[in-house]
Amino acid sequence: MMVSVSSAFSLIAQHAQNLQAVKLPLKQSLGHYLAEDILAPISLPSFRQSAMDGYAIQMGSAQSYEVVGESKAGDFWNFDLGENAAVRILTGARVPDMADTVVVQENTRMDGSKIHLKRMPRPFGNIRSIGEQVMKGDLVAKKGSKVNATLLGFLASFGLEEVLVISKPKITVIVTGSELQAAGLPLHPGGVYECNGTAMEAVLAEQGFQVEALHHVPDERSATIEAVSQSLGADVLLISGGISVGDYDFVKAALQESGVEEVFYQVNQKPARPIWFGKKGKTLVFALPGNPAAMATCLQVYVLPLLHKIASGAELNLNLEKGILFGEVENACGKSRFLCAQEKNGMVTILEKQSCNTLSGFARANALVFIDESVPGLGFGDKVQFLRLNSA
Ligand SMILES: Nc1nc2c(c(=O)[nH]1)N[C@H]1C(S)=C(S)[C@@H](COP(=O)(O)OP(=O)(O)OC[C@H]3O[C@@H](n4cnc5c(N)ncnc54)[C@H](O)[C@@H]3O)O[C@H]1N2
Ligand code: MOO
Repeated sequence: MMVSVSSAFSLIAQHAQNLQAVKLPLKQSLGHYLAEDILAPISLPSFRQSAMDGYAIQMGSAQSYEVVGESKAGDFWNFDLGENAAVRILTGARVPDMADTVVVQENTRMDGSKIHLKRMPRPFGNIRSIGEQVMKGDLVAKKGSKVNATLLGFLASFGLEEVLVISKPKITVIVTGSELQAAGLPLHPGGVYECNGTAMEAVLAEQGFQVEALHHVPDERSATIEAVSQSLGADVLLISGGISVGDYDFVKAALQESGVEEVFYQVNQKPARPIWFGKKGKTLVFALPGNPAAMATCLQVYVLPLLHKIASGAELNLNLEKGILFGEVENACGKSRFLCAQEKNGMVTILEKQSCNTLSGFARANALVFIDESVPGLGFGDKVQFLRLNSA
């Protein structure tokens, strides 16, 4: 069943279930999405804390104070401070309960065991009060937030050891093609260096997703069936090539034989018309066309949004941006188009010489223009929609 780009998108959304929540050590939660609101388990700061190196005093009219003790970061002494007493205090240390002001060291003069104020301090100055930043019980991170490096550091400041996050998908990749060669040996006649598996792994890694297993199979029916059936434990199975109608394209047959239910096959788009999407149990399967730019298009347009959706709990979202077209493009074929482009300051230029059988367009692009099947063409200055590439 051939579908439009928007139907393909809604069908994927219908079948994409969020992954399970799991407790992870905080350090391993980077890049995951929170599966619960996080409330502050303690206040920050959790005690009255000096912001400067200096002297803690009870502010009055006195000019001189007797230094009666010391409080450094990590100490938890309290001091009975009379009117003319001061405590030597260091940044981060507990301020004695009776003190209401910390005088900065530079504004004092030491004379034996006494300090003299060079000028009157600001009352209540240089003391961080309990919960000044965050009160115990405050919402510090919302369910659905991505744990980026800074949030992770912030959560560490509450002493959190574990957080409840949504799992990352287990991804398996199968790369088909008897003509494909690994790097390292000269190309044999008719051979092609493998790039789709390598590109997929890199694009996914850039977006925080890891490929757990990558299998290479020749264009043989039994090998394809075996690889597919062995890979159906994954959350997401991505297959490259072998999905067209040629005599050596066995992927569709292998998927059928392995009991994967087809959701759609073929999208009214260029490139990447022969894309297949289906499901068996919890495993979502994409068979992507082998032409490298067709594969890369499907990866950006369908696979990445799906992975982000199931790993975040958010809606399936293509995040199209709007720009102004610097050039012209015809779309007489009645298909939706994806075209490699360069976007700068909102101006979008479609790249020349882009072919679906190399990644040369993607290597030069920072945007992928989307033209809907209903749009017959666009001219200079027209609004154009695009997907930002390499934005991780
Ligand atoms: N009669 C028809 N022929 C084709 C149609 C069609 O509708 N009717 N669709 C064309 C389109 S569009 C595409 S895209 C391709 C998709 O074909 P496959 O998915 O079966 O891909 P392959 O035949 O396996 O490979 C196509 C091309 O890409 C090269 N390739 C494949 N995998 C890799 C890889 N991992 N690294 C580098 N290069 C790769 C492969 O060598 C071929 O040149 O079908 C059209 N035909
Ligand atoms: O999907 Mo294809 O040949 O248009 O790359």
